[in-house]
Amino acid sequence: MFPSSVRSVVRSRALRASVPGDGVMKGEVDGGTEQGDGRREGCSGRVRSFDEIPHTGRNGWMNLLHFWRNGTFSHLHKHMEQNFNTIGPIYRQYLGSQCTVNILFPVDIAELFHSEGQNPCRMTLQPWHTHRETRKHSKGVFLKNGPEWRCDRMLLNREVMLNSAVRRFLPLLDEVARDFSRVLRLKMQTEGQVENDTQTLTFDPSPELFRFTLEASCLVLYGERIGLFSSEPSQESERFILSVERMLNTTTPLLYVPRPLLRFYKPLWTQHSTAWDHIFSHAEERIQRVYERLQARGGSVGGAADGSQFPGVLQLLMEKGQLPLDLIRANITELMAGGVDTTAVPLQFALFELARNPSVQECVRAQVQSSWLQAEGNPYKALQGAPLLKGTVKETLRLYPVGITVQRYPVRDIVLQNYHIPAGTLVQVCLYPLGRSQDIFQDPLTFDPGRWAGAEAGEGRGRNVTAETGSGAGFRSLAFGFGARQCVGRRIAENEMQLFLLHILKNFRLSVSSKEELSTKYTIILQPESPPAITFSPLSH
Ligand code: HEM
Repeated sequence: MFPSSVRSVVRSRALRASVPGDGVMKGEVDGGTEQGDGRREGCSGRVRSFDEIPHTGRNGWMNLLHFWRNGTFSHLHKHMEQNFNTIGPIYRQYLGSQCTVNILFPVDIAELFHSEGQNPCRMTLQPWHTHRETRKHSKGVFLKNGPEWRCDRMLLNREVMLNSAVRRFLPLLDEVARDFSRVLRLKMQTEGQVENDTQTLTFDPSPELFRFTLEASCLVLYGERIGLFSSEPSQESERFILSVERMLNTTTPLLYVPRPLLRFYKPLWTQHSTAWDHIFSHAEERIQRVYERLQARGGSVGGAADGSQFPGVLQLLMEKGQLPLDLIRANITELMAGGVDTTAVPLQFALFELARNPSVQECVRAQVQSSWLQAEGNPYKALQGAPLLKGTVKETLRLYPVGITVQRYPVRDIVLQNYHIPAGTLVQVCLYPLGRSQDIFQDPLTFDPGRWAGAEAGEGRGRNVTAETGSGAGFRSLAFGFGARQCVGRRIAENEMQLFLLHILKNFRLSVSSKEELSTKYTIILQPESPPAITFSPLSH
């Protein structure tokens, strides 16, 4: 049984719950409102033991077998949602030898956040680790833990997370987003069809979206345009996109295979490691180029420091020389691999949701147009004046979180839903069911970017906002994770997506032929089972 002094500390922490975003390392938890909810049971009763937490039934190996045999790994997010509906707001799940405690209520997430410690840890992606170890490559922030992680992470934060950094790379993202819309207009002229005297274009934009995010990532990370919007994009870039997809697709089936058994999965493992090899060599070539650029300049400091064009994160890291080259390579590779699909896929969902909700689309467009006029071409001001764009991104990620869970190992014993969770337990915040829970969001299946209006001030339109928890910020919009370990590419992704949508909405009206829900599949990231076709119609300027 838990000592009562610990219990009261835990309870008061849980109620305090709201954590203002006070800087990147201390942990920014974005927007939303802390919930009190009717389903939180028995706070005043006995704290129940870990073994009393309800679980999904089968043992871990049977569970794994079940998923394998039925090919249902790709519906893991749906299983989680179903489990919360039938079991309750906390449950244990075993997969292989791995036990996780799954939660979704903001009050519990707040408690988890308070116990994540100085150097928060996530679940290990074993196939990624194994590739690094076999190839003797270093690990970047994604795979590192402990003080080593913190040290690298602080250096990266400076280049990609701080406001000053964002303001420097924002014009680059704007340039790529504008180009995308311009090229789409040209494509419409050559490939579109005429409907009611208007030229329209209906197609699955997903390949173009991958090119957009790769072009944008290369410009911000390497300071290089790679010409992906040309009629003949380079084969090397196409291969890079394919490698990232292959690496992601092969990760889930390999995730729970114990390392000694990998040899039984040889073809899958070969595909996985070859994909990683290619992703690494892509970064290696860029490092070589930047090195040559710096040599030619005699190592002098480039654009960023003197206020001219941002030279790319890679060059900044190399110039500053605070990270050894092998760690620069590892981190830049992770940033590249982490950034392309994770941003392209939610853009597919965002276009789809705007297209099937025409009145929402008009509302966001009206704000974008007026903000753009006032901002006189300044992308930073334009985004500031169009909060519905940010709401659109949040709303998309609420319904379709790229990563369906965020994991942490609490560094001290905690109490969740009145169950004792020992330090070191793997606890998963299940984002997909969280975003669709009626206990947390009003009309959860409605796509409503306006629900986040005022969220930063703690006025988000959540359900069950109680006097107990007040209107503090936090723990409902968690697609980028939370705290010190949240996504390091968050600022790049958010701004890239908002600027993309800004230029699309300025230039095109979007529609879809069917307003049916999209079915989704999970392949380490959540994506549409089959990508939807979108109709683009031009708007006159
Ligand atoms: C919509 C786009 C994206 C989403 C939803 C997303 C989501 C996430 C999540 C949930 C995590 C784990 C956070 C945690 O444990 O608290 C993460 C980590 C990470 N992401 Fe992203 N991400 C996105 C885009 C990007 C981009 C554009 C990059 C690179 C430029 C990137 C690079 C990384 C890296 C390197 C980590 C590991 C950070 C660490 O452990 O310190 N992500 N991301």
